[in-house]
Amino acid sequence: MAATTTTTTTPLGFVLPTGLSPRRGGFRFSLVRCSASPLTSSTASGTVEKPWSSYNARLVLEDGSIWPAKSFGAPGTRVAELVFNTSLTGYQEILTDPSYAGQFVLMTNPQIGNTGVNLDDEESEQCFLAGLVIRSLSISTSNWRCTKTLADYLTERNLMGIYDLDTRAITRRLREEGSLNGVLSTEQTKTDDELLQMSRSWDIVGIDLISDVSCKSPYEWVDKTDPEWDFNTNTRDGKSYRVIAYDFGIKHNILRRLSSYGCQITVVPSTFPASEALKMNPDGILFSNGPGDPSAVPYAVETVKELLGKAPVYGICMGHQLLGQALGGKTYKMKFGHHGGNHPVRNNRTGQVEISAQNHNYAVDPASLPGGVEVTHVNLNDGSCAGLSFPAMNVMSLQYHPEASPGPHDSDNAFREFIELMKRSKQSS
Ligand SMILES: NC(=O)CC[C@H](N)C(=O)O
Repeated sequence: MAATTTTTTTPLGFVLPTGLSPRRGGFRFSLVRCSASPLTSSTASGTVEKPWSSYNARLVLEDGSIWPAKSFGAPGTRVAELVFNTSLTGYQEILTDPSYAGQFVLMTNPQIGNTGVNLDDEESEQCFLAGLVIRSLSISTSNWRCTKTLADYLTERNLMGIYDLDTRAITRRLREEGSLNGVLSTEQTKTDDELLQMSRSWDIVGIDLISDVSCKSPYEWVDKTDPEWDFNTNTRDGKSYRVIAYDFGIKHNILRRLSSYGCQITVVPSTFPASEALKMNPDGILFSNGPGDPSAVPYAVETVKELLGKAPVYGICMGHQLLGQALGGKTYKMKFGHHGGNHPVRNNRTGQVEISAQNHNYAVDPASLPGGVEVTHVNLNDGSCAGLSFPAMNVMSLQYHPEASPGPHDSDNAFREFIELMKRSKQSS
């Protein structure tokens, strides 16, 4: 699809917008329908075939591009921020990762759905993301753990999914322009202009998305990683540690890994008072992953501040970003973030490189951090901060996902490091 800047009627019969001003300046694209193939062709009899007549959905991006697609999930109209994920597998974990609230996820892997879905790969009770965008929906579903097709799963969970659009072209656009807001719709009564306006009048920045996904009351977590799937078991010391896990949108696999390492876990809501947490006399506190803008949740940063120095703490992704702020640093929005299972990270202390699973659109600015806070890990793709430590207060955090669900397990040792931190702190008290 070639980009066009004309503002008249296109050869496809599409009327380009007049008087629409982009939410952010500088878009190179006007409202234009994008497709990999010509949309009409004449037959010998003179009738016009309409190959797009089976297209019953549209993705309209805030840059004015329109992507006709086919729906394979719930009908409706949703606005969200579009991000791309480069993981080859793990779409079910992605669908149930609460950190994707407020986002559409576009999978760059062209074929999705071939393993269906199963009962064990859920990362939370619900699908929190706004919709799934894929190139091709597998025509067959085949896996020994499969209990349902992806399409049935999405429909049951009232989640939108679209396929048969040029996901490579959209990914290139996101890489060039940065993250884009968009509207996904199956409603034919809504005009393209309406959907475009919707995408331009919405913003994920500055919104607290944590309160929608966090649990409402504390609960105990006991499940471990299934022994058949577990690895790295020889590093366990057989001791038990009492951990409070702040749920900012926690993934089950973080809890499973902590449990497998011997932690007795109480999961608490994002608004749980620090004073109550301390009354439970924890050996350590975990701040979980979670959706949205970390600078939009000052109440969570306050809680983290109150807990600093009182027990060893471990932050993962959103938890890392909250810790960064609690230590005096700032977060910023990245151009298009990191979402995938193949990000190289250097551990500055050992010099070793881990291939990691990542999912974030914000990062901690290392220049904003006070003295004594050490950047322990660096993302080798762009040099951004991927891990922090503040030994004086027994703080460790990672911007990425040691629980790696989906993803490679190179970083699993971070859970052992948290155990060591708790152990040392216990011995010295
Ligand atoms: N996985 C997460 O915790 C995401 C953190 C944060 N919402 C971001 O996008 O950067």
